[in-house]
Order: sequence, then structure tokens, then C-alpha cells
Amino acid sequence: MLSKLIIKQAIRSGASQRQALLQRTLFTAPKSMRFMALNRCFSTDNSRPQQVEIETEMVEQEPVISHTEKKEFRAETRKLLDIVAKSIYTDKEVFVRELISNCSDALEKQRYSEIAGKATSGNTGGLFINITTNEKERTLTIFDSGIGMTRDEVTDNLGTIAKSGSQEFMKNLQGGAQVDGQALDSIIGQFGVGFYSTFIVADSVEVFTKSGLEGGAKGVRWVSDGSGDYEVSTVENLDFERGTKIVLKLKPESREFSRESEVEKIVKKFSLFINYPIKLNGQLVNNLQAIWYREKRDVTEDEYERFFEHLGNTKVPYKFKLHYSTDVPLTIKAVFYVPSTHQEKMGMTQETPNLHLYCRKVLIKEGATELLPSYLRFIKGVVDCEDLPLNISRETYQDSALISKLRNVITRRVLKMLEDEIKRDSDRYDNWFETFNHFLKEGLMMDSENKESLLRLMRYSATFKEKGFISLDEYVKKMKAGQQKIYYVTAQTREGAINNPFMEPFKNSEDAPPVLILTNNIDEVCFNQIGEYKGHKFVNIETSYDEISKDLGVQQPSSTDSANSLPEEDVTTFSLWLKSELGSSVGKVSISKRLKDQPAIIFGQMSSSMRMVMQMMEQQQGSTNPNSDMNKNNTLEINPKHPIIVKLNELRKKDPKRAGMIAGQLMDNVMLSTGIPFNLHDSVSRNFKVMNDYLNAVSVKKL
Ligand SMILES: Nc1ncnc2c1ncn2[C@@H]1O[C@H](COP(=O)(O)OP(=O)(O)OP(=O)(O)O)[C@@H](O)[C@H]1O
Repeated sequence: MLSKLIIKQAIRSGASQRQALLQRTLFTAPKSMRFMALNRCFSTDNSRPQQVEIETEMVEQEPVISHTEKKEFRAETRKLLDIVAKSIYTDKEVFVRELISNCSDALEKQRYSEIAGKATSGNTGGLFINITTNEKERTLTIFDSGIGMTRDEVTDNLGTIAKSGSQEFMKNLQGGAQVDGQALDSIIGQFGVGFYSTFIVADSVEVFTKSGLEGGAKGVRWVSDGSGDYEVSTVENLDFERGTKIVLKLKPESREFSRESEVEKIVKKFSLFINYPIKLNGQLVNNLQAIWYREKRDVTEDEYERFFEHLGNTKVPYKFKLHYSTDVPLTIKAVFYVPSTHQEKMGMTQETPNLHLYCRKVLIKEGATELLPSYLRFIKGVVDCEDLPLNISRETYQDSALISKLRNVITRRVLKMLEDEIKRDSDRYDNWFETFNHFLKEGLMMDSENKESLLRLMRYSATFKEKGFISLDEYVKKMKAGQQKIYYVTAQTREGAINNPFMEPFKNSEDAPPVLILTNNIDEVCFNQIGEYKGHKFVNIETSYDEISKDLGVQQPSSTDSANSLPEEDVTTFSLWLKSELGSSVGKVSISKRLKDQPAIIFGQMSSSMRMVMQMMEQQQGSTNPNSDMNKNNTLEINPKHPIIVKLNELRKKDPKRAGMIAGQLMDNVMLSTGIPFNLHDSVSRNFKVMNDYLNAVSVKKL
């Protein structure tokens, strides 16, 4: 079974059939091949016979096979050990993880055997792991009071590369009764190679062990320098009653592993959540529990908080959490936290992913970016996947399709958690949204698969709610009978939005459609990309009258007094004159059907906020005249009943030069009130001229 798995995994990871077979042979060699195998298979001679073209008549013949012999592969043990010890793992430090995992398995087997009545607890002082470092001697010793090994087991398990006693233990259990329902879940070892990682750092490895199952069995000593053979002997007077003690004489270049601080760091990194107490030179190292392995109801709030503190390295409490477990498509046990603040808020560096991948409580990958899309990088927590298709080094996994399934499941679940929080306490959610909205908006732009749930998480200001946010569903509920579109206005502040000249028709009537107020440019970018919500198109109110007229209903002009209106016969001439005065900044002048108090509005293909975004981008790219193309197709919509327009038309006839100056100033003011970027320098000097002119006119009159 294992061999088939290895072949499949090897082929999936890009190995050729031959290489795959080679790997299979490496890891499933029969017992008799202990410490030897595969010498020939490692031959680097890939040369093939040269092809010679010979003209010959092909006659089909049955091949004649004779002298068949069945042989076992041979391997050079030293090379094999070298490969196992040095090529599988990328980091030296993983040997600590491997040894602790073995201790944990041995303790777990002992626990199981005690519950099953196959062993007694004895006088060992409980189930624990003790690590001692000795810098002077350059040694690292690791002891566990677990099940230990008999002499035969030592030869079987430590004398056979790729033989996992732990897997065998699991297999035997599967047929038998399950005790406590947990023993099967907690065994870590599966490949039968981890132990040999000790030879990456050690010149010699000495194992003392005594089985807990064979009452009174003698102790066993196993020793090897990893060069191809080992010694086994019987020992008496061991200083422990049951368990296994492994002493590593470290290589000079690996002396750092005899330093307490270094070992502590590694234990905390990989093995902090191992079930059993780990003491390092007498001090307890792992005082946190793998709460994700426990039932929700058994975990106290204090434990959740402590775990979050550990993950986030912060005292700022988290906002929401989700304790989650499922068996489909993979067995996942997870705890997710949503923090209440983030670093990006202060314009500091990007949040670093803080979601860690574990397999049976052993760390596989810190900050595993593949588990969630990057817009959810603020999520902290742990995902433990028992049946993760790990590769042999436990540093990564094999099946990318499965990982992407896992990512989809987790993403959906995290988004659902946020939705649940809205149902639980919408004000609390809104408060959180204010700080974290840009992450979700980033998601809206990137994650089309989860667009619907992201849209449900969005919050906006709206004209019908003075304070606080509304959801898009709330907007839809407030829509007027027959209203087709969702209207929005963009501005820096709510006040700015309400005073936007385009708001005029939306403010003058009770029956006018509600308007969403967007104070963040990214919102409009999102709306442009999404296009609609529940069949209602998003429309910026800075648009032509035709686009909004249906939903606005019949608008009553403020005055019907034609004496105060632009004369019918002047409309065309005035419009043409205005257009020529304003030059390239206006493409068309039209007469407004919607304005009452404002003299004019301006709109184009791009809204004011999009122009701002474009201007910023162009400036960043070094453009010296960023607005050059954006104004070409602007429409200036003038209010024919506004006194400024009426009087400007009169002035045009008497004093076209002065009228031209006022027209320029009118245009600047219209751009300013809508928030459209314009040439401030030209505008200010024109403004001074107008002021000067006005002051002259006033003083002449007075005189
Ligand atoms: N401290 C220990 N106590 C008891 N048995 C042990 C101990 N360490 C190792 N063994 C035995 O030796 C076997 C081989 O260990 P090794 O670390 O090479 O592989 P593994 O743990 O089975 O698998 P993996 O390579 O996935 O870690 C184990 O399966 C176990 O039976």
C-alpha cells in the first residue's frame, strides 16, 4: 500500500516512472535488506546505445526468455543513509521535531496500552519528555517515558530504513478495539525515516530503551555512527524503568544544538502543542494546549485569549473567533481569529500571514499563504489537517488540488463567520468593518467566486441614514417603487457628498431614490467592476440626465418665469459661445432639466473620483499634464434659469472679454464643487483678475 502511494506521489511530484520506482524501492525495501539496497539504481550512467540505421527486413518473432532469476535490489547502506539523512530535509533543526514526535508516539502508545489493559503505568513518574543539553560535552539527550522497545523492536524499527513501527502499531489497532477513540488520531510517525535525521547533526547516536510491555525485560542499547552499520546490546541497570533515551554526540559544526536557547526555540516552533509535558533542562517548555483538538464547549474564553496572544504576539484582544472542524474534503480542525486592529491601518507594512498549518499538532508550515486568499491575510490561527498528503520531509505536501479544495473550504467558512457576526451583533461588526473594510474590498476585486458573500459583508453610508452604515440589502429595501438602479455619490466626507451639485434632484423630493455615499475611491472601482447587485445596476449620480431620469420621476422646475430665464433665441448662440470660451475642457454644452439652485454641473465618461484616481496614477508615472485627456468629452450642463447664466448671457453681448473671464471662473467653480481635478494655478490667477475687475467696477460706481 505504502509503496503504491509513494509511486503515485513521486509521479505526481514530477518524477519519472523510473525515479518513482527507485523511491519505492528505497522506502519499502524488505527486512532482509536492512542497511543495504539499491546500489545499482543510483548509477548516473544514462547513456544509451547509439542508433545505427541498418536496412533489414523485420520478421515478427516471439522473444525467448530463459535463465530467469529473482533477485533483490542491493543498496549501499552508507549512501542510503546519506540520502535519508541529508537529502530529504532542508533544515538541520528538524531532527528535534522528529525525535519529539517519536517520543510523543511512544507516550501515546503507552497511554493506549494502559487504557487497553495491556500495560501498567509503573513507577515512571507519568508520561513526559525530558531534554537535556550539554554544551561542554556537545551532547543532546532526549528521554521519554513512553512504551520503549524490545531488542527485536529495536532491530526492526531502527535497523530498517523506512520501517515505521508506529504505522504498524496503527495498523494493528485498526483491526482491534479502539480505546478512548483518540489513539489512532494522535500517532504522528508514518514514513519510518525521521529517526535517521539525527545523522544530519550527530557523529554518533546512542539509544537506550526498555519496553513497558514486557515486564522485567532487559534494557537495550543501540548505537551507530550512521556510516552503514550499528550495534545492539543488552544493558542492565538503566537509570529508568521504562522508556527511551537517545543521546546525540553532535558534530562540531552542529554544536548549536547543545545550546539550551537554540533547542528551546526549535521545540517551541515545531512541537509546542505536543500532548505531553516537555521539560528542557528541568524547565517546562510547552505550557499551551492544542485547543483546536478539543471540543469547543471544553475550551474556556481565557484559553482562547491566551492562544490568540501567543499567535498574534499581542495583548490587544481579538474581535471574533471561529473554532471549526470538518471531515470533508479533509479532516480539518481549526481555530481562526479576526483581530480588532491591524498594522496596515497605520500605513505600516503589509500584514504577514499568521495562519499556521499543522498535522497532528506538529507544525508543517508557519504562515501558510496557500490556505487563504491574500485579502484575508489579517486572519490568525491554526489549521490542523490530519490526513494532509505530506511529503516525506513533512515540510510540504503533495496534492495541490486537495490544497486548493482545502483553501476554498476555509475561505468560505471564514467569510461565513463574518456574516454570522453580523447576525449576532451588527453594530459590533460595523465597528470592525470600519477598520478592516479595505481587506474585504480588495477581496471584492479579486475573488469573483466569493463575490456574493463579500457583497453581503459590505457596508456603506447612505442618504437615508444620518449615522452608521447600511448593507446593500438595506439599500434595496429602501428603493422607491419601480426604481431600477442603485445610485451612489462619491466624496471625501458625508457633508461633501450631500453638497455635491448632482445631489440636487435627489434632495428635492421625498420620492427621489436613496443614494449611497462612498467616501473611499476603491468603492467606485469595485462597483465598476461588479456592475450590479441583485439585478440593479450601480450608477454614479454624476451622469447624464437620461441615465437617471426614469427613476427620478417628473421634476418640477423652480421657476416658470421666462423673464428670468435664458431667452429661447439665445440658447444656441450662448451655448456655442460658452463652449468656445472654455476651449478643450468642455466637449459639449447642454441645457439642464434637473437643476434648480446650481448654475451648472459637469460630467464626462469618468466620474470625479475616478479622475482623481487616474490623476494620481498618471502623476506617479511622471505625467506633467495629468488631466489632458480626461476633459475632452465633458458635458457642461447649464441651468437656464440661474441668474448667473442669465446675466452672463447679457454680459456676453455687451462685454465679451469680461464675460469670457467669468465663464472661466464659472467652469472652475463647477469643477471644484464636483471634486474634479483642475489647473489650480490658472484658476487662482483668473480669480484675482475677476476680483480686481469687480473692485474697480465698484469703486468707479462709488466715485
Ligand atoms: N522514542 C521512541 N520510543 C519508542 N519507539 C521509537 C522511538 N523512536 C523511534 N521509535 C520506533 O522507531 C520507528 C522508526 O522511527 P522513525 O522516526 O524513523 O519513523 P516514524 O516515526 O515511524 O515515521 P516518520 O518518518 O514519519 O517520522 C518508529 O516507528 C518507532 O516504532
